[in-house]
Amino acid sequence: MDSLGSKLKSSMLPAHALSTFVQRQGQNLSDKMGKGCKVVVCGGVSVGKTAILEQLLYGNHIIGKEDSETVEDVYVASVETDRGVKEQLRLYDTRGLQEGDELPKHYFSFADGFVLVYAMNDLESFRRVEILKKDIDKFRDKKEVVIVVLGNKSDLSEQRKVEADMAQQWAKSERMRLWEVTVTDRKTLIEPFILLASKLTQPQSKSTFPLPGRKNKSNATSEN
Ligand SMILES: Nc1nc2c(ncn2[C@@H]2O[C@H](COP(=O)(O)OP(=O)(O)OP(=O)(O)O)[C@@H](O)[C@H]2O)c(=O)[nH]1
Repeated sequence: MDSLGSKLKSSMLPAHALSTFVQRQGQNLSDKMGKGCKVVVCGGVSVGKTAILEQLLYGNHIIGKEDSETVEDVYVASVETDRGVKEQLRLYDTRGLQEGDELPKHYFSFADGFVLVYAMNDLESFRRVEILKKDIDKFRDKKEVVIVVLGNKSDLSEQRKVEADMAQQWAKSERMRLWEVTVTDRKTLIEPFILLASKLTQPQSKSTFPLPGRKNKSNATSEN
């Protein structure tokens, strides 16, 4: 942990784990801090933000484990996108938001993407991600950000407070993808992060204007 109270962790997967995330070692802190798309993982208190990241990257979260409250942790992950390219993500695990709390404004300035997390056995936590989405629309600095939503703790279906249809409709209306996931089944966590990395690093659609020095290339239209 550094003097600001944040710690940098790199992804380390057991040998049997899916190859989506690979180990990154041998870089110093400033190298790591300077690269990759920045993704802010946020939501209410105890919805499972840290558990999701730990399970995704290390595969070692024990449900019910008492963990200290997050201030801010940064995880570095290398994710293979749907184009088969490995891309680096810096995942910022943020402090759980209680009623009346706001996500600190600096996150809106630097984030390329957001993972909004609620727990499906906690309606208040869903309300919180609705507010977070509004705040992102209001305060984000970048023109385009990628947002995915995770309804966590789907293993606790008998305690469900957030209806799946209602949540999906909301996400659709906001043009976001939403998955119900559970830390007890790591496989459920993979697809959202692949989609996130793929969208964050999607090549820009090619310009229809000719580029300098490329005069004879198919009239520089957007094909290929
Ligand atoms: N049953 C179940 N428990 C979960 C799941 N995900 C997380 N938990 C448990 O929920 C509790 C809170 O998880 P955390 O990962 O600490 O939640 P957090 O959102 O990071 O918490 P704060 O940073 O304090 O806001 C822990 O006891 C986890 O083991 C899940 O999918 N199912």
